Amino acid sequence: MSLVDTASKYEAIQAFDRIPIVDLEGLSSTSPQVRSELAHQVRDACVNVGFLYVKNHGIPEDYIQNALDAMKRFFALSLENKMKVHFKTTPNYKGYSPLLSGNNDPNNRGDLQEGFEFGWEEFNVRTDDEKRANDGVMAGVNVWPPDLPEFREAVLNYYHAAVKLGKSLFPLFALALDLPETFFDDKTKNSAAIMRTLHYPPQTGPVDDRIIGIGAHTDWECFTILWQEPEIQALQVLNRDKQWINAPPIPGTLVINLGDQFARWTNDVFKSTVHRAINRSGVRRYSIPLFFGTDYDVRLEPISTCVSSERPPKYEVVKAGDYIRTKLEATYGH
Ligand SMILES: O=C(O)CCC(=O)C(=O)O
Ligand SMILES: [Fe+2]
Repeated sequence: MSLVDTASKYEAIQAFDRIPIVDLEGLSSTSPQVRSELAHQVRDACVNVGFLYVKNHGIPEDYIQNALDAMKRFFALSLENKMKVHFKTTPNYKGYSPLLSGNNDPNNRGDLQEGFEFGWEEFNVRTDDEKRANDGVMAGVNVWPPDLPEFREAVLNYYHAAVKLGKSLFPLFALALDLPETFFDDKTKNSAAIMRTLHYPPQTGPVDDRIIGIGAHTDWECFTILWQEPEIQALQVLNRDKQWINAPPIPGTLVINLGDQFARWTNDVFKSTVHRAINRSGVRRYSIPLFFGTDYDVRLEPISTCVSSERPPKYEVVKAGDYIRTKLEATYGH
């Protein structure tokens, strides 16, 4: 079945009530058959749900644990200390964002989370790295908490492993879109990958429904790789019937969800699905999204396999980086 027909089929049938789990064991395989079977599962999840869990993702457990320990120590610092790396002191929204400083749902009053954001960086920073300087909001210089020297190494280790995973997913998404595996190579050269470490305090007592952990939103990039703390339910995904479906952490998996860059590029064949997080667990919750986008100058023109006479282009063509910049300004620029 053609891609566009698959999309129409799913859009017509009952809304999803669960998020599929895809085993990435075959991701390193060079067998065309293994890769095509894997791409088929990914395609189903992307076209129907826009969310999937992946297991056998290849990120070592101790990288995750070390990053978690380091972020717990960071968020436990005094507010005064964390404010030394406030995002308003940096060019491109890198650094610390306090509770309620972001607002992902314009109907809400702020997101009840605090975060720390950074982008691509080698362990040994080269000061002459022009690529980073020229890459607009996608990159820019990172800042690091001055009083917590081990934080940088711990989170960068996880970041590099997650970026590697993200890069290996692009060929699979290309196959899922009936494109050559290399389609995204020249469009994703500069690792436009932004990571946030997030802390959600527990929400107890009466809940103001206009203040939750992170309000209903779609992500903005191609896809997000999300680690969520085990055993704490917070993330929810909105299906086509407008029902919130829980996306609990599943041991040994990461969540992958698609964002607006992919939705626009694929003419909504790939779904950028609305989601939110509410921490009513009674304890603190931590999560780590890595937002994976394209290079700044990529024009998101509808991919040929995703348009037909029945499915004409839905979106105005924009530059990928401009799209992210507009979203950042709307969410954190107030
Ligand atoms: O913390 C989570 O589970 C979700 C975070 C999220 O959706 C985001 O940062 O875009
Ligand atoms: Fe999100």
